[in-house]
Amino acid sequence: MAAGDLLLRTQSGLPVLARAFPSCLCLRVPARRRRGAPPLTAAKVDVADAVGRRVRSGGAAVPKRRRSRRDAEEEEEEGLAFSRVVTGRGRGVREEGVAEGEAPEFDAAKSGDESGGVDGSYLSDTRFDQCAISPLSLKAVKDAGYERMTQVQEATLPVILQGKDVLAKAKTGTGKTVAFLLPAIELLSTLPRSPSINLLVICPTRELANQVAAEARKLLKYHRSLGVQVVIGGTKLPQEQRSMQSNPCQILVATPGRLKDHLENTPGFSNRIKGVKVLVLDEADRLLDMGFRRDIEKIIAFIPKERQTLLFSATVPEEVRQISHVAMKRGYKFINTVKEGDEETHSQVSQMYMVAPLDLHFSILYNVLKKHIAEDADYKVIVFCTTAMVTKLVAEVLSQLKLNIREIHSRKSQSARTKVSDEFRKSKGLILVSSDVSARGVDYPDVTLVIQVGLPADREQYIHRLGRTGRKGKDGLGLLLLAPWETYFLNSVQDLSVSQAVVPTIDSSIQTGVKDALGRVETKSKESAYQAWLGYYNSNKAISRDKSRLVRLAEEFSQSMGLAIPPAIPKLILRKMGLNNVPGLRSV
Ligand SMILES: Nc1ncnc2c1ncn2[C@@H]1O[C@H](COP(=O)(O)OP(=O)(O)OP(=O)(O)O)[C@@H](O)[C@H]1O
Repeated sequence: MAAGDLLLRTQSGLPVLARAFPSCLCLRVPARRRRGAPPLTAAKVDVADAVGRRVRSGGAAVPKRRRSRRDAEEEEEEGLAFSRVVTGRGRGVREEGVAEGEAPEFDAAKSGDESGGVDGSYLSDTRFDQCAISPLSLKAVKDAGYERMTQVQEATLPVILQGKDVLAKAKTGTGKTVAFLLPAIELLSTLPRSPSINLLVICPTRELANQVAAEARKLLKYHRSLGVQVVIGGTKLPQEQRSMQSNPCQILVATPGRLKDHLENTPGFSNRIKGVKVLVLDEADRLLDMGFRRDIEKIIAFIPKERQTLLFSATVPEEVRQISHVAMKRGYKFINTVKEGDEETHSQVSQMYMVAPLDLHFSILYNVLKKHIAEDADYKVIVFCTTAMVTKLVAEVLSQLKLNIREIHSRKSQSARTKVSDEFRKSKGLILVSSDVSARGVDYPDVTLVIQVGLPADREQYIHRLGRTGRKGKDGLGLLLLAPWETYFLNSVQDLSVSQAVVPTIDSSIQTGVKDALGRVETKSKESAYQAWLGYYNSNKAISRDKSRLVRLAEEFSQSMGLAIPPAIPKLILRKMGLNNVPGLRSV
C-alpha cells in the first residue's frame, strides 16, 4: 500500500483500497445502509437546500417520423415516450453515520495498484478446453485470449447446451455475451445450412448490437459456414435489405425498432425469422420494461414457439421474473451468479455520491474531472447525463473548458455515434459525455471513472451505468452528483456501498472558467437542454405531481446555465408533455 492510501471498508464489509487526496483529512468508513432503515434526512453537506427534481427524457423539436421506425431508446431521449418513469423505489432508508463534515472528499484517483488491480474473481476454475464445445469454437475462444470461463459462462453453458430456457443474472462486465453466444453457436453448427435466421439476438441499443455482432464474429472465426449480420436503426434500411438478400446469415443481431421495420417491410424476412431456434434478449429487463415491451411482444409473435430462449442481464428485478413468461417457457431455469447477500455492484468499484444545488453542478463536474485527470494520466471517463440535449449541453460546456471531450447520444447520426464509440474503446485520456445510449452492455476497456449527473432513470440504470467501469475484475470509481431534492433516489440504492463525499471547495478560477464557458455556449443549446430537462423531470411521477415545483426546478436549471429567464417552449411540445397552461412556463 502506498503512502497516502487508506483502507475503506465498504458497506458489504469488504476492504477497498483508496488513495486519498492529501487535502482529505477526514476519511470515514462508509456505512452500510440497510433495507428497512429510516429514510434519508437532509443532505449532510453544507449546501443551500435547492428545490427541484429530474425526470426521464426530454424533448426538443419532435421530428415527424413513424413510431414503428424508431427505437424506443431514441424516443425516450427525445421526450416522446414517457412510459419509463423515474422511480426511487423507496425501501425506507436511513443514511447511517454520515454526519456533517465527516463525509470524505471524492477520491478522484483510481483505487488499487497501477495495473488496475485485476482480480480473478469473475473467472471460474474451469478452462474452456475442459468443456463440451467443438474444436472450432475452442480454437476461436483461444484466439480471443479466453482461457478460463467466467463464472456466468461456467454456470450457464451446460444448461443452455441441454436446450433449456435460461434467465441469467451476472454482474456487469463478467462475460455474459460469450455466455449466450458460445452455446448458441454450438447448436447452430449442428444445423443443416439454410437461408433461415437461426439465432436472433435483440439488444436495446445500437452500440450494443454492433458489439455483440463483433463478439460473435470472433467466435465464428473457424465456423466458416456461419455468418452474422446486424440490423439497427439510424442506418439505411434498403442497404440492410440488400445485404441480407445477397448474403443471408444464420445469426442476426438487432435493435427492436429496426427489427420490426424489417418484419413489416422486407420481403421474405418474416419467413426467414421462422427458422429461429434460439432467441436471446440481451439486457432482458430493459427489453421487457414498458419502453420496449410492446415491440418485443410483436416480434416474438413472428418467432416459432418451439425455440430456446435466453434472457441475460446484470439486473433482474422481480417484475421481470414475473413477466419472463412473455418470452420463455414456464420451466425455464433462473441462474443467478450474484451470491445471496452480495451486492449487485462490484466491491472493487468505489461508489460515492455528492449532493449540491444545481448551480454548482457544472463547477463540481469540472473540478472533479480536473482532479481525476491530474491523478491519472490514463484517465478514461464517462459522464452520464439525463437526456440527449442535456448531454449535448454538458459536452459543449466541458469542451469550452478545454477538456478532451467526445459526445454520444441519440441525436447524433449513427455514423458519428459509431465513430465516437470506436474511438473511445481504443483510447485513453478521453472523456465521453453520454446519454443512456452507453448505459448498458457497452464494453469500453479500462474506464477509470463514471460520473452520473442528476437522477438516473432507476436503480437498474444506476447499476448498469456504473458497470461501465470495473469490468473484468478491474478497479473503478463512480460518482453520483445529485441536487438536494434528488437524494430520495438514494433510497433505491441503499443496499449498495454508496458513500457520501463532501462537496469540494470550488475556487474562483473554476467558477469564472465555468461562467465564461457557459457564456460561449450557444443559447440554442441551452434552450434545447432546458426543454429536455423539463420533459425528463416531468416524466418522473413524484415530481410531475406538483407542477409549480417542477416549473421552479426547471427555472433553477435554466439559471445554472446562465440564462436570465427560462426559455419559451413550442406549444405543441408543451401539449405533448401535458404541460400546456401550466403557470410559469412560457410558450411560443
Ligand atoms: N472467459 C473470458 N475470459 C476473459 N475475458 C472474457 C471472457 N469472456 C468474456 N471476456 C471479455 O470480458 C469483457 C466483458 O464481457 P461482456 O461485455 O460480455 O460483459 P457483460 O457481462 O455482458 O457486461 P454488461 O453487463 O455490462 O453487459 C469483454 O471484453 C469480453 O471480451
